[in-house]
Amino acid sequence: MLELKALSKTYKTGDRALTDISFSVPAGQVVGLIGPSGAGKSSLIRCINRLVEPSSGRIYLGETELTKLSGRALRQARRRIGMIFQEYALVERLTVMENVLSGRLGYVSGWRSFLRRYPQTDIDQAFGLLERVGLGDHYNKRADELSGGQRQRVGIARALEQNPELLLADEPTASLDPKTSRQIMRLIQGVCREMNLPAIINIHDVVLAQNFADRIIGLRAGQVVFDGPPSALSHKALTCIYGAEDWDLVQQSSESQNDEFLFSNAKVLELT
Ligand SMILES: Nc1ncnc2c1ncn2[C@@H]1O[C@H](COP(=O)(O)OP(=O)(O)OP(=O)(O)O)[C@@H](O)[C@H]1O
Repeated sequence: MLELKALSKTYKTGDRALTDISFSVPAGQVVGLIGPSGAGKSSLIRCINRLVEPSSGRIYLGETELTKLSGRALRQARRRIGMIFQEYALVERLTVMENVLSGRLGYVSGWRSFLRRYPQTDIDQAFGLLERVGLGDHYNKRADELSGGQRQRVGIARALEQNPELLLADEPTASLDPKTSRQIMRLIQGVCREMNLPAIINIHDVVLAQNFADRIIGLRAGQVVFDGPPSALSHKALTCIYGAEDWDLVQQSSESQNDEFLFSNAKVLELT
């Protein structure tokens, strides 16, 4: 369970990115975080893992107040948060297995991490996760031999190898084609359900968010202007989040990708 209480962020430049954000995400719930460019989505994700320092407010992961932590305690708490990145953030010259095992680096002792030697239980878990993300046969390939979709699967397996209590994803499908994007979102949704993991996914594609999130949070100018199930994301709500002009663009670009959808009732056709 993740809980944000009155979280605000103003950068040193004076840019106010987040204002008084409060919500909680229970175990197993996948939240699609949407909003126009500059709305504060990345700032919110980064405040949660403290890559960006919140200006005020509190963040709890389970019983732990993340906003209180520093140094070693903060590093330990970060291990409990799995991150999935737009550009995958893999070590290209390492194998798929080594990349997944790097999710354990925060847990193994100094000499083991220097030599990249991992306990057998970590290796067994990594094999299991690679099977789960559909890459069981690819464990010995170098990361730079994989397609974008396969790389993101490695990114997901690496995040899960941490045994996280929370998943944060920063535009995980932005570099992928529409079909692969749906596969990746389906995978993230599936593993969160299986592992009872809460997740927040910063995502530009509204249709994908509607299809694969349990709940949508819409940000506009650093404030939550929508919080509800995908079915409640009406045209009016979307206009409130994006503004009419931007919303038209979103709809057009989705249509041009031949995604069949009906927004009126938030009824979205499942695509393969
Ligand atoms: N490092 C920074 N220093 C100063 N201002 C920043 C910084 N990062 C973000 N901002 C500002 O904070 C606000 C929110 O930006 P943020 O990147 O969080 O939005 P976003 O919704 O993730 O946008 P996008 O979808 O384009 O990535 C913007 O006004 C932005 O200019």
